[in-house]
Amino acid sequence: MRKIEHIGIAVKNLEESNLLFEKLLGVPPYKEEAVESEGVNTSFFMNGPNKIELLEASDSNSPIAKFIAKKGEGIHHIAFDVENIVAEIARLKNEGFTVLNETPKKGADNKLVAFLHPKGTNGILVELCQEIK
Ligand SMILES: CC[C@@H](C(=O)O)C(=O)SCCNC(=O)CCNC(=O)[C@H](O)C(C)(C)COP(=O)(O)OP(=O)(O)OC[C@H]1O[C@@H](n2cnc3c(N)ncnc32)[C@H](O)[C@@H]1OP(=O)(O)O
Ligand SMILES: [Co+2]
Repeated sequence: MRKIEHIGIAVKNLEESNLLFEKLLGVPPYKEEAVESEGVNTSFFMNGPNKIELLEASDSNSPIAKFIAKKGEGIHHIAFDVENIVAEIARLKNEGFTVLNETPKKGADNKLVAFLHPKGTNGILVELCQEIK
């Protein structure tokens, strides 16, 4: 784990939250991207060296729709940048964490991603991200 890659925030309405975060951070999102396989529409903001990902559900089966129905809007996951996601998945499995997808999948913003179950990480959904070169 090299650094925090982004913080994911679940929102009900991406357009409204883009305006809110633009007011908060003083910059517009640098990118919007739909990731159909995850059932999400996303936008990304930079704050200094740090990245924030806003996620809106694009269908009712989306993890974001379920999360908002249970807990409301708010921090949904913390993503860590890794150099080699396959090696990191193997290391974390060996340490006893529950990896939700053992085969990395395509995420947003040019990343391969994998998730750890929040039940094994003090209630925090952890995402691993490896940049696709
Ligand atoms: C845009 C792509 C990518 C990127 O490039 O950055 C993303 O960020 S995609 C983000 C959306 N995708 C995911 O979240 C995929 C991983 N998540 C999952 O596989 C599931 O959401 C889950 C974590 C396995 C939960 O699914 P499920 O068991 O079907 O949902 P429940 O609602 O029944 O939840 C069970 C249990 O877990 C708690 N929970 C769920 N989500 C979270 C969360 N984000 N943070 C903390 N806890 C979470 C939920 O509250 C339930 O707890 P209990 O009620 O105590 O049982
Ligand atoms: Co994410």
